Amino acid sequence: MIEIKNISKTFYHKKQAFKALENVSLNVQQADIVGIIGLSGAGKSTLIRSVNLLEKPDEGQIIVNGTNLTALSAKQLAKERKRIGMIFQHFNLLSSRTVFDNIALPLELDHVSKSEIREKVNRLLEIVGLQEKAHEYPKNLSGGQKQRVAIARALANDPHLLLCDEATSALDPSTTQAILQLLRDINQRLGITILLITHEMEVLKAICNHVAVIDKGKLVLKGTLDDIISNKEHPVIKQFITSGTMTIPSGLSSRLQNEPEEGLFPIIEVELNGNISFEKLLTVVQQDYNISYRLLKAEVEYFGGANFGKVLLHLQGSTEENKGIFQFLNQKNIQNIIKGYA
Ligand SMILES: Nc1ncnc2c1ncn2[C@@H]1O[C@H](COP(=O)(O)OP(=O)(O)OP(=O)(O)O)[C@@H](O)[C@H]1O
Repeated sequence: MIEIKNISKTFYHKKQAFKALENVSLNVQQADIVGIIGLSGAGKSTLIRSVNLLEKPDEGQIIVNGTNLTALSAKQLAKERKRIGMIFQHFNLLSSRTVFDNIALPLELDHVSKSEIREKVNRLLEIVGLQEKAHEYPKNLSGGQKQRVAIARALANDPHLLLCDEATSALDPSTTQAILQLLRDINQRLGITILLITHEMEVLKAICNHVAVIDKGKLVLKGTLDDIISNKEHPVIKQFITSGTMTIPSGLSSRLQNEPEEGLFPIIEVELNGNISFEKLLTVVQQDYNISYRLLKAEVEYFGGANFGKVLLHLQGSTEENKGIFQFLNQKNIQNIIKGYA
């Protein structure tokens, strides 16, 4: 179990003080997977780096399995740190070392015998599915393979905790899913607790049992994904669940006008926020208001019993008819923006 107790951290830059963490407390149970979310600059990396004291908090305590890391000598801390693995967005592999030697590095530093290293690294290669790549160099690997090497290296010292700082942000969606599957397997097979930072809803949905929300250096919410989603009016959560950008298809965007004109129709972006389902929205437009439309794009997710996401519609009704729809959306508190007319 990890107890983060009342930690604070202030950075000083050009004589300016900046409070990156303020009195943050968070308990994480053994074998839990906790996702940390928040806007850019909220303090997520500072928090996760505080757990293994890569960033030393000014105040507060980090207690991992009963040991208060903040009270240890440098030597004792180095020993405890070995049981905390960490992986990063850009993998941080040594380019001059093969896959095998990258994974072996923490064991070499620990003066483990050559035969033990061979046995252990081969086992780790098997866990991450990279036996065939043992003698390749990182430059010959895909992003997903590099992250697998980084995960194997992080597991070399049998950690009880794995910290993941945006570990899948540099990967494409299918590789992301494969890496998440691997992290889930590791969590289940080895009972390793995982603390991860993410800006992707997919990651939370795929593997996290709990979510912690950081805002301006403070922990503002912690709960299950459903608990978090039910706070959908919170600005951080709102942005998180509707963060996709809607691009207008190029054929239309090239002739998009800012002002209405005879013969042009509005393109509207509607934010589904749990107040209306995707199907209901389309039914209202077509049947209740009798307006035809073209569905240009939909990024819709279903969780916590409701739809979230964004929809881009090119309405085809008259100005009067379209007005009815805007009134309906506004009455229902459903955010909508006219992106232009085409
Ligand atoms: N070493 C440092 N010196 C000065 N300021 C820092 C330092 N590290 C972080 N900060 C500041 O502390 C704040 C929190 O940074 P942090 O990297 O923890 O945010 P984050 O939530 O991880 O952001 P992002 O999602 O953009 O990575 C930011 O305003 C950042 O500029």
